[in-house]
Amino acid sequence: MPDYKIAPSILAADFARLGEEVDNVLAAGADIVHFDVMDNHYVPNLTIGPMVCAALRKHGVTAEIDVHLMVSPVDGMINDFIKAGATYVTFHPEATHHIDRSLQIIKDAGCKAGLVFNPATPLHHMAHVMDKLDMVLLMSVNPGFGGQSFIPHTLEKLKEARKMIDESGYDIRLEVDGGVKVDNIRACAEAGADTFVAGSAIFGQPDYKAVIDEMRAELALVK
Ligand SMILES: O=C(CO)[C@H](O)[C@H](O)COP(=O)(O)O
Ligand SMILES: [Co+2]
Repeated sequence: MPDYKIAPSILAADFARLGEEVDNVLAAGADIVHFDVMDNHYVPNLTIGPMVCAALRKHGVTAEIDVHLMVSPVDGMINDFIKAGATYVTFHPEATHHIDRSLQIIKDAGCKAGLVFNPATPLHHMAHVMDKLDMVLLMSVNPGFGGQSFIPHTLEKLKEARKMIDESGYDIRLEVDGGVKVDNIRACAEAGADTFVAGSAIFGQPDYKAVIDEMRAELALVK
């Protein structure tokens, strides 16, 4: 079985109690903290920045933090997030003029790097930079908001991305983000995803462990 990882999106957490929420979801069995950064420019919403990432590290969070940048421009934010304790920094190819350069800035700082593909963004943007990628993230909703419905076409795109990753020979995680729930996580895994972002599906329920356990039970059934 692949090394499946569940990455709750703190976009759906109670921001007034963020440290406690992250502690609780990790204690419930989550693997990675998914950290959505929105700038009211690249996407029509405004969320959290590097100070909040640093505050989580200061609070004692040692788990991997997967910083999903929905900002433009990209380059000026990268080092701030790396200094703040990011494990992964991922960005959208449309949000930067020079994809290779933005990836190289992340790699030069010793951080893991990833590209994020919106539902209508073709995967060819990664073709010539696969050696610099640790993560490929496919959006299964249009970015900007939590709580949206999963776009079914993502399953075909996950298969295409899985093929590109396997053929490249590089060790690249394939993450899916948006509307991921107990009832579609298995289909995402069968299409090739190994890392699953879920915001409202987890934080929208009172018992985080019950949801994460149900997700893992679905993943155990993957063919
Ligand atoms: O990047 C995002 C939105 O742009 C979020 O990570 C995503 O929407 C997660 O929330 P949910 O699981 O509720 O869809
Ligand atoms: Co996200």
